[in-house]
Amino acid sequence: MNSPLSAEPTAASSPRGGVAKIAQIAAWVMLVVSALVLLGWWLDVPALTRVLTGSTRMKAITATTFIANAVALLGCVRRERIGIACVLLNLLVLVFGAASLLEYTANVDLGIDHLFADPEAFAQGNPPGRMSQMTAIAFLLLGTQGLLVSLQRAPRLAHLLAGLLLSLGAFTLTMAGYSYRMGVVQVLPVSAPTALLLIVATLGWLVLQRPMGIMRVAYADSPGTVLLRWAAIPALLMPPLLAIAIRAAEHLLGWSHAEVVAAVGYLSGVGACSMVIGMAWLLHHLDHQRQKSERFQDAAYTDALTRLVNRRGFDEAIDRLLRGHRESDHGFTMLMLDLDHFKRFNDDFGHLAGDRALQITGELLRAAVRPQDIAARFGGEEFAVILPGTDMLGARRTAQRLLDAFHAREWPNRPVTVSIGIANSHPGDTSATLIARADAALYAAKSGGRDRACENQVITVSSVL
Ligand SMILES: Nc1nc2c(ncn2[C@@H]2O[C@H](COP(=O)(O)OP(=O)(O)OP(=O)(O)O)[C@@H](O)[C@H]2O)c(=O)[nH]1
Repeated sequence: MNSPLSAEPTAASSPRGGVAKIAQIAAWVMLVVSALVLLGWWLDVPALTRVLTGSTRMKAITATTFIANAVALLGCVRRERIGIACVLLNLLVLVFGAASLLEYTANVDLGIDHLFADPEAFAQGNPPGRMSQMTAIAFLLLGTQGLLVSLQRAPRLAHLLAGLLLSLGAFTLTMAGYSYRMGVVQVLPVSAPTALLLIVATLGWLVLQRPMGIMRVAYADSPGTVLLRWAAIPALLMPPLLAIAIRAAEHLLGWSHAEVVAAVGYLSGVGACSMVIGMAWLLHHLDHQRQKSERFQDAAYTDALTRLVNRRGFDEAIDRLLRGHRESDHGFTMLMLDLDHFKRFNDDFGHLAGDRALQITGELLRAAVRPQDIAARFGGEEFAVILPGTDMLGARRTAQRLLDAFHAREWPNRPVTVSIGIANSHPGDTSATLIARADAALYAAKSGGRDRACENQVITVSSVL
């Protein structure tokens, strides 16, 4: 296992490009928003401390804790340099959360928030500058998530914490949406900008986690991955956005409670329906792409004249089968075929007649082999047939069947015959050595008088069978 604090970046410890970018963006969003909030407290500009919502101000201590978390996140992306600092900053987030919670529960004053006096909160009965209880709990969870990710420990727990934090953030934003312009600050578990930054921070840490369970889909190369990347965030943000839209309509149009409830139900349905349509479109698009690439693949591996597998397909098939033979001792045989006196055929009847003879050869080969066999045009008037899982006896029978088929065929101009060389694979073979043996056998068949099959030595199939 890699040490989380090790100086050497490894595949596990150095986040991949895209993932690192997302984490960095999340960290910078946290830094900028938190810096604005601190500036707002320092310069006494309340608008800056509210950032996004009309009534709730983010506490200065909360902004400070987010800054610690953001720097830890940036450090985690570049963990090879500041691994220890990253762990310590996450501990600081934990400590801020725990100390604030202790101040509430044990009713003690640890002085953690004294630097950040908050008269407005004081007026509402809250201790000056202290983050809310729920914010303190959220930082306990966030600090623990960051710590676990930094140390690469307990990934299940880290995922669970991420789920809790995302739920808290989305729920709070939904509530913020419904309480928009209502001044019901106390209803929110955490302030709206805090909820938004919690979502951003959690996602930042989440992408750095080793994917597991259902999260593996996010990193796979599949339609599900595309779907997850495009749909997850909109789905998470749909309830709060819906809430804000409805609340705004209620204020602008003066809707009754019944109309609001009807609008919530209807728009939820529209949202779900849009998601389904989006998914259907995506799947349709991906299927279309797949079909196009399959057609392209087909064209790339098919000989245009004979519709047999072309040389490229043959080479790849033979390499694959030779690998299989080496790894699991599944042998195979191959036939190398060459039309006899084809130059004369071309000279006598023309090139087009020659092409037609090659096409008929393609038909004969396709008809004579099993579905798992590979019949290919090797080049010019040379063909090859690969017979997986077939021994020499089976190969001889196939060769004889082919010779018979050439004899039985009614050829347009004059009968065409073929010579065949047979070779079987050995575990140490390369495609070159196997083809060389089949070629040698073919040469033997040619020099033995043509219209026959030989296997490595000059032995006619008719005499073997
Ligand atoms: N019509 C046609 N002819 C082709 C094609 N590819 C190769 N040929 C011809 O096939 C002939 C092969 O001739 P050779 O290699 O001399 O062999 P052969 O005349 O068949 O004699 P043996 O193989 O010794 O029986 C040449 O005339 C090539 O032009 C093709 O796509 N179409």
